[in-house]
Amino acid sequence: MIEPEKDKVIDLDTGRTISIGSFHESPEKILTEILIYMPTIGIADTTFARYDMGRAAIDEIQKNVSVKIKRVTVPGIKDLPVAAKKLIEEEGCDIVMALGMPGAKEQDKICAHEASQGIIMAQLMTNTHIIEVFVHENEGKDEKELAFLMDRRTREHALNVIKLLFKPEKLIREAGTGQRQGFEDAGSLRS
Ligand SMILES: Cc1nc2c(=O)[nH]c(=O)nc-2n(C[C@H](O)[C@H](O)[C@H](O)CO)c1C
Repeated sequence: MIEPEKDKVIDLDTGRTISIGSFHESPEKILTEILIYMPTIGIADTTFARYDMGRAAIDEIQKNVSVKIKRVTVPGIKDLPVAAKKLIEEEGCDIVMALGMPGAKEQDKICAHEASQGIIMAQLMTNTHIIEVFVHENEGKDEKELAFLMDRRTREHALNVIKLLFKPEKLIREAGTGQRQGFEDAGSLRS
């Protein structure tokens, strides 16, 4: 049984709140979203980054699954924790990707550490995964490799987000296999 509450409905069987945008949307769209529960993935990225990580994430997600996507772009990585928390609490996101590029300077690394702590705090406050995807500017040996890494790490974590949402058993099968996002996987240890 479904009961409307502002721009959300509550499935009384499961107790889950389903965000359906607004009742100003077409009745067909609302009905589709009520009948087929479509999860929402939040994408938070930054203008500081030198590659459009948000676009790469959305492209990878849309190539693989049918979901709702809410995107927000903030100036820098320290703005990601609250952006992600708002995506979860105000936009009904089931999981969020926090995408950013810490610069190469010492103050950027401190900034990245602070941003990570904020992201962890936001996860604990909301009890929701926020998958942090950071690529440090000096991880690539040149601009071409940096762009490659930012694209690939983002896409591989987008696939992890899909697994967390839809196929968590796939992650269990990958346990201990030394997965890395971006460069080559490290692989399992031989005993
Ligand atoms: C020092 C610094 N370094 C970075 C960085 O390496 N990467 C990044 O995305 N943003 C950086 N910022 C900006 C902050 O994250 C933030 O946007 C501002 O402090 C405004 O809240 C700052 C201030």
